[in-house]
Amino acid sequence: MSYSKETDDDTRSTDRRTMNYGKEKIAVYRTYATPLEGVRTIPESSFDGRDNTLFGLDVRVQLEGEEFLPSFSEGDNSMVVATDTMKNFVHHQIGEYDGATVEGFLDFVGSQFLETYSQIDAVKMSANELPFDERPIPGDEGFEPSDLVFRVSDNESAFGEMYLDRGQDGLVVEDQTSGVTGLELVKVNGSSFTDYVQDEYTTLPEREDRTLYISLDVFWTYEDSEDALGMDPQRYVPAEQVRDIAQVVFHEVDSNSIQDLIYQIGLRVLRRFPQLETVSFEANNRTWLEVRDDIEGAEKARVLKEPPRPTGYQQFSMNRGDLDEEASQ
Ligand SMILES: O=c1[nH]c(=O)c2[nH]c(=O)[nH]c2[nH]1
Repeated sequence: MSYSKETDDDTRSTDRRTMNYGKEKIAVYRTYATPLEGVRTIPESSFDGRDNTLFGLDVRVQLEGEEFLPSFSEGDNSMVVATDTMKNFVHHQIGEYDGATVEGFLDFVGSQFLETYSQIDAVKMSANELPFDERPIPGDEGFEPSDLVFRVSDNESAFGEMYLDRGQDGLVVEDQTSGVTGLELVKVNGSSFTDYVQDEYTTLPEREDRTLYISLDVFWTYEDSEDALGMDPQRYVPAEQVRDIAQVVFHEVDSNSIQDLIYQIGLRVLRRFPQLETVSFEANNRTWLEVRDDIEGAEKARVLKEPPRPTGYQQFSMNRGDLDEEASQ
């Protein structure tokens, strides 16, 4: 076999695909941030806002700019904003942010980077919320959430990403993603996995009723990225409501696969939030294995154990066209 040597301009040009640098895992906490109020409620969720008494984020900064080239090619740091400085910048700006959402903060701090350092052409900011749970304390009318003590949470959390650059007439949001990551849900019965390909390699027994354990990340984009910021709370999609939709659909739908389940969740999310353009999923199958189902006097009861590796996964993205297709069926 012979390989022709590519000599066209593309391979020689310095229009490189990748040149950026930044800081990640910037943990930052803000007490008494602006509460999120006035969000639209949906039938699947009791979520109608959050106090933001404790607002924690794990932030990633990524800077792009042609003026950073000499730092790579000549060891010239004269344009380099130290990644340590980026961390300090994020720490400072969370104190200046007067909004109530992860995406709003990322947009704010990204804009501040572009306004402060002219050598930056574009900035990608992302963050995972570091969540805390309210704790009930006895009050005059039963238990009520403490406004002082919070439990560090190991549960799912909100995600946001904003990609900003300089347009003709000011800063532009080129790309935006919101999400909720790290959902872990178990359904004890009412899920099946049957009718898949059976051949000489297949050993998995068909299950009419399995205990389904999934981990799930859900991501979404808005038709108008302004809506992601939360300035108009009626048009903002809270991660908590998407989480609750996933739970409710899981409860309601007797799915024959995780593929089937996430499609149903996606349809419901798109239906509830017309302001969204896309919704996408990354699911993992963590279903336990059955050890026993012969427990006396308890027909549905089973003993289960952890599955061994490897792990199955599903990735799927949907847009409003999927909703139209479903409606026409
Ligand atoms: O929901 C599932 N989808 C699959 O594709 C699959 N494959 C498998 O082994 N178990 C499962 N479960």
